[in-house]
Amino acid sequence: MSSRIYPEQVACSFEMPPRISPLTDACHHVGLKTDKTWKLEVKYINAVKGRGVFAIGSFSKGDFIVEYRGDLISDGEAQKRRRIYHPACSGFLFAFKLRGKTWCIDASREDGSFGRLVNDDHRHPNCRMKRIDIAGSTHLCLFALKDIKEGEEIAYNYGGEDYPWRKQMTTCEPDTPCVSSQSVLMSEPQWDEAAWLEDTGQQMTTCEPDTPCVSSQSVLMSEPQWDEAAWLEDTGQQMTTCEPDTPCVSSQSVLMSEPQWDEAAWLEDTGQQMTTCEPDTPCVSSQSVLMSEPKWDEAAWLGDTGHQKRKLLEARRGIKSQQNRDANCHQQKMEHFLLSVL
Ligand SMILES: C[S@@+](CC[C@H](N)C(=O)[O-])C[C@H]1O[C@@H](n2cnc3c(N)ncnc32)[C@H](O)[C@@H]1O
Repeated sequence: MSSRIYPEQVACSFEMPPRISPLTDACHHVGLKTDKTWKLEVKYINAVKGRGVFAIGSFSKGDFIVEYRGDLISDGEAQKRRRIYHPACSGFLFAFKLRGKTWCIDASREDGSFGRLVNDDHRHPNCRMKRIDIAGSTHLCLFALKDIKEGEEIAYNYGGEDYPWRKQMTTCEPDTPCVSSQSVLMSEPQWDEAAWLEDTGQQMTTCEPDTPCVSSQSVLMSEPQWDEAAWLEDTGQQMTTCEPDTPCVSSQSVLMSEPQWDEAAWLEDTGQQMTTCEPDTPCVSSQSVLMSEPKWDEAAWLGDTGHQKRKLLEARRGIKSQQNRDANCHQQKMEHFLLSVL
């Protein structure tokens, strides 16, 4: 017995599921504390830049990319940490303003998350940082400014103008001595924090209260006193896709409850991220550096007279200096912890 398959039936069975909105997608990943590991990878780039995050799948303009995950702390606490952190760790303090008050996400802990490893590109960023609020907690998330192809490095504009790496070439090209992170530190300009914080751009996106989007223990634990009224009065753009009683973490219910979203409006939002990330050296774990180091072609190495050897020495130097920075970073954190206990 054979049954005829009508063309429209075939078409129906291949119907694409509706695309979930970027914000719903962000809520989902923020809630579960997950990264898109099937679409992103962390790679070691060079001794100056350290690691970076790369697309291993394509993204469309507007897509949620990754959360800049860390502890939400007050500005006072951030200043305190900045004073005692090794400069390499201070590079992970991302400050932003909310109704005239400065807050900070401290992502200095090597927690394996990807957002903290996204590098700066002020000329051709393919992402932008947006602040989103989920059930009263603030999160920073990156969204694609344009279509991103497989292989591209994920990057956003850190803001400001004075980062040392913007002034100098990263010269890790073959046959060129790689600029050491030491010289980056030496050439660091004075940082005009006040001017930077006066930047007026703001981002706010809200997932409704009562939405069980967040299970972020660390954020809740370290969160400063939260001015709920001020927060709700914030005039920033509100994009709500996590409806009350809708568990954002289930993609099924997200799809069912999803409202229409306006991609153009979302991307045209004029706000800017506020950051006081110090222009420092990367705090890189030697473990991940070793893991992400490219494979060496032993045969080529043996046959090569100079180029491979130079590259290997540069990589070794990079790993060594990062190991030192890592050790410093760890020691600084221990001291910080002991001070807070005493
Ligand atoms: C949030 S971390 C980014 C991850 C970092 N690359 C790592 O390996 O840990 C910020 C630090 O990365 C480095 N960085 C970011 N963007 C860079 C760029 N375009 N060129 C050189 N270094 C950069 C700076 O050292 C900065 O302090």
